Order: sequence, then structure tokens, then C-alpha cells
Amino acid sequence: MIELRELTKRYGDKTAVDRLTFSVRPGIVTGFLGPNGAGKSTTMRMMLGLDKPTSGDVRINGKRYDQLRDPLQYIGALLEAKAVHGGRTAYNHLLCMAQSNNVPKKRIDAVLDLVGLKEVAKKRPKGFSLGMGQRLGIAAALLGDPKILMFDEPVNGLDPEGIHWIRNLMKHLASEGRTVFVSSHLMSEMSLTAEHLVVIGRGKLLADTSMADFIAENSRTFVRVRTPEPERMRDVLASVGIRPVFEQDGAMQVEGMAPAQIGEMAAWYRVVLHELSPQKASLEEAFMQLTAGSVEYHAHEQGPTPDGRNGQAGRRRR
Ligand SMILES: Nc1ncnc2c1ncn2[C@@H]1O[C@H](COP(=O)(O)OP(=O)(O)OP(=O)(O)O)[C@@H](O)[C@H]1O
Repeated sequence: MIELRELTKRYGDKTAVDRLTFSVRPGIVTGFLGPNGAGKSTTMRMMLGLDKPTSGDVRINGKRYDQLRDPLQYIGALLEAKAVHGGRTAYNHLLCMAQSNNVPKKRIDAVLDLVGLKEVAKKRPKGFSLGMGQRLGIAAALLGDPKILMFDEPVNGLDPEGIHWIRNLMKHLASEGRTVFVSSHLMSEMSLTAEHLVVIGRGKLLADTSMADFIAENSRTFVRVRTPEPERMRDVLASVGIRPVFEQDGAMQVEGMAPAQIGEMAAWYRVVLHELSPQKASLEEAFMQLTAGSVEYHAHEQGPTPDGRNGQAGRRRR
């Protein structure tokens, strides 16, 4: 169990983490989500005692990180795969960590085997691919057989096979009763792995909820209407107070009406329809909506607008 209470980190006048309070429970994978710069890495670094909070605190099974004896046996983390000493062999890198944390030597072979690096145990990580580096980082995290595991953006830069492997590993670790906390800025990726979600934006807590509730609460449903007479259809909808959103190719997104109602209205006014299909907004869209006000940099993309015109391309700071 990891517990954060009013955790805050300021760098000068920048508040990177702003009074975060939440708990990470054992037995499930908890996804830690937020747009770039939201404060995920800073929060994880404070959880691991690598950064000092400005105020508030983090407890690992009731203790602060610096109060843990042999911390690798309580909590293992994959922060950046690059953190490996390039000159030592993979085996020796793990041996150094094992010796300084009272971890039995036999665990080294066990974790190298688990992550699939047994064959290259005597090789130096500086020649490793990104995926092999991630696997070595994970071997290090698992070395002390900890009950709590943290992974910061573990699938970054991995190929589909590597992504699949990490997903299954995290689920497996959780099924063994461990606490698994994993950060990502991709909602779609998290939806395949996490049972619970903690979402932050600009350092503040935006959501602390089960994946199922997040989907139920944030998925927007609408009906896509395609017609050769968009102006007329817009007027028909306007007559009942509905303002459709136009997509780039001229299709309309209609919220607040069932497909049958729209179809009947169109028939009544003799508007030809080419498409009438119920849609559910993707989880990625729900996540972007939730965090919309907290994104540091916005790229203005061409996209649907209520009047059918497209937004200007550009970049601005909010
Ligand atoms: N050492 C530092 N000094 C000053 N500002 C920092 C420092 N570390 C982080 N920040 C700022 O704190 C904010 C949070 O950064 P952090 O790296 O924790 O975000 P993140 O959610 O992990 O982002 P990403 O998904 O891009 O990795 C950012 O605005 C960042 O610029």
C-alpha cells in the first residue's frame, strides 16, 4: 500500500505537484495518468525518496522511504532504463544492487530468467536495445522480490511484443497480491492494463476512480449523421434546440437525441440521410476532455467545430 497525503513539490514559483492525496492498493494495477508535464515523474521520485517534498508526505506500508531497511525488498521501481551503469555486465549491475540491499545472489538468475535476459547476462548494457534496457530495469525492480512495484512510462519506445510482455507482467504481479503503480500519458494503453486510475493535471488530482467508472462517467455518446443536405438537417435539428458538431468531412455529431428520433425527424422533413450511427467517444477522448484545462502546451489541430469551420494550426501556452 502506498499512501500520499497533501504531497506537494515546488520548483521556485512552479508547483509541479499540488497537494496530492490518494492511496495505491495491493492486488490490482493502478494507472497513473496525466498529460506531459502533469507531475507524474516528480510524484514517483518523491515516492522513492529521490526528491524531497516541499510539504506533505508519502508512506510505503506505513513508513517513509528513508525509514525502510533494505528498501529494494519493499518497493522496486523502473524509472529510466538509462540509469544503468554502461560499463558493468548486466549480471554485475544486478549483483551490485543485490549486495547493497541484502538480496540473496540466487535472485539475480531468477530475475534475468524472468525478463528473458539470461543469454546476455555477461554482456554490457551499453550495447542493449531500448527493449533490452527496459527489461534490465524491470529485472532490477524485481530483484528484492518487493510487494510494491512502480513503473514510469514502461512501454515508451517498445515494440508490440515488448508492450504485450510488460502488460502481462504487470497484471501477473498484481495477481500475486502486489501493489503495481504504473504511469503513462496514454489512456488507451492504460485501459488495457489498469483496473484503477489516478489522473492528475498540472500537479492536481483530477480523478481517483475504477477504470469501469471512468469509462461509464466520461464516455461521450453521440449519433453520427451524414446527409447530402447538411444545411437543412442543421435547421431541422435547430428547431428542437440541438446544435450538431461538424466533422471535417461534413458528417455531423448529434448529442442528446436517439438515432430513431433523428431518423423520424429527418423523414418528417424529407431530408435524405446517408448515415445514422450511434457512436461512443474513445477513452482517449474522455481522458483528453478531463485533462483539457491542464495541458501545458496545446497544438491547435484541424478538427470538428460547432459551425463546421476548422481551427487554426498553432501552438500556445495556457
Ligand atoms: N528539477 C526540476 N526543476 C524545475 N522544474 C521541474 C523539475 N522537474 C520537473 N519540473 C517541472 O515540473 C512539472 C512536472 O514535471 P514531471 O516530469 O513530473 O511531469 P510528467 O507528468 O512526468 O511529464 P511527462 O509525461 O512529460 O514525463 C513540469 O512542468 C516540469 O517542467
